[in-house]
Amino acid sequence: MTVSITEALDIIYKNIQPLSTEILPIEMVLGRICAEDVTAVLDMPRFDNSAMDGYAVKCADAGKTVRCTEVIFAGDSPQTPLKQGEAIKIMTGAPLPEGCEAIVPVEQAEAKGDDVMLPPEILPGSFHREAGSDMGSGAVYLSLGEEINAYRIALLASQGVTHLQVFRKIKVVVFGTGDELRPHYEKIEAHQLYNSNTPMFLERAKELGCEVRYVPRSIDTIASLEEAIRSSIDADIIITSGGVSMGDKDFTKEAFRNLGMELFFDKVQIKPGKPTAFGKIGDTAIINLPGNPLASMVNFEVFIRAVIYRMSGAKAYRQNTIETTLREDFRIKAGNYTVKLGSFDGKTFMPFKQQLPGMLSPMQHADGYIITPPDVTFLAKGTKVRMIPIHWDCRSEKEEVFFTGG
Ligand SMILES: Nc1nc2c(c(=O)[nH]1)N[C@H]1C(S)=C(S)[C@@H](COP(=O)(O)OP(=O)(O)OC[C@H]3O[C@@H](n4cnc5c(N)ncnc54)[C@H](O)[C@@H]3O)O[C@H]1N2
Ligand code: MOO
Repeated sequence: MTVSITEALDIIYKNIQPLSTEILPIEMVLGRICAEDVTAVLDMPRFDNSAMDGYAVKCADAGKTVRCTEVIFAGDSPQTPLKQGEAIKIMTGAPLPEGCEAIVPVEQAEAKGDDVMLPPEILPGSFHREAGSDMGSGAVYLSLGEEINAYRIALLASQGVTHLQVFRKIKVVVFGTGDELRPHYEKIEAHQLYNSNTPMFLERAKELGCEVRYVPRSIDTIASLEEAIRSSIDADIIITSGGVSMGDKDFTKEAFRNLGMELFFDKVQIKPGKPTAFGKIGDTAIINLPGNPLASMVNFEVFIRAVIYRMSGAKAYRQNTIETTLREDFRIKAGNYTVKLGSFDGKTFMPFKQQLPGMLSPMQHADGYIITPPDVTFLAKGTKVRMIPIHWDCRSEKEEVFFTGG
């Protein structure tokens, strides 16, 4: 069945579900997706405190000289209430004494022994940090489906949280097909080539937060492929590349079908990468990518990234675009939904002039890609383009148009 790019993505989103969850110490949750709503149990700040090193004072004492014989440090528990005609020296973060109306920073006062000369104007509440002003207890500060970053870990730690429920890591298995392929650490003959797709997918899946495993295969037969599939069926995602078109040994899809794969599509209206297939055996998602390196990379970015994001439990699982403009005029062959890799300099995007499905070298410089509909043959310099970034995340829950032109 041939589907459009948007249909393929919809099929993926509909047929992939978030994985099960586990409870981990917060030291281990970086990059994971939160699987619960987390509520604050403490006010932040916990108590009214001083924002400056200074003096706790009464506003009516502005312009006067007051007595100061006490100091409150962060970590102290002040016992003496503040009285008119007095000041209490206080450090940043220290709890305010009872009766404190404002803080005067040390540099705005003049101290001589126990006497402190206060400035002529003191506004009530100045340099107070009020309990709960950052976050009140009872507030949900981390939600189901949000990705854990270092700043969210800071919040969890500030609340004394030790463990968090997160979605488990996605297990990805990759295997290559093709008798001509050899691993990079072996000697090759003149008619052979190194397998570059498998290391590419393994590392890219790792970058996207997955646990990865490589299943090597020596020969290209249906039997060896079926064996590789059987030994990988505990994975959440199986990725293959090659053996999906019309060649006499292109039996990747057949081997998966023999093992009961439910096939959702086996061709996409996309250039490059038309023979991309997606299916499932039980809960294991199967993606067969074409062997051509650049074609497989492009389809990894468009479809496998969608599978990973959807499976991760992230609320924002749809890739969005960055709107920018074209650096120079660009011509495209008509007739297909076309993906063009290119460079983004922060202001403009430019597709690479040289990019064919079998190439490897353009991929390393790609910051993102654009997708043009079949009728678009020319994009003039300055045209608005929608770039999908490769090396950073730009996601949301909402569907967005991601085609350029047309
Ligand atoms: N008669 C037709 N021929 C082809 C069609 C078609 O529709 N009719 N489609 C073309 C398109 S489009 C593509 S894309 C390729 C897809 O081919 P396969 O997925 O079957 O891939 P292979 O034939 O196995 O390999 C293609 C090419 O890529 C190299 N390759 C494969 N795996 C790797 C790897 N792991 N690392 C590096 N390079 C790899 C392989 O050596 C071939 O050069 O089919 C067209 N043909
Ligand atoms: O579409 Mo194939 O994927 O041309 O290389």
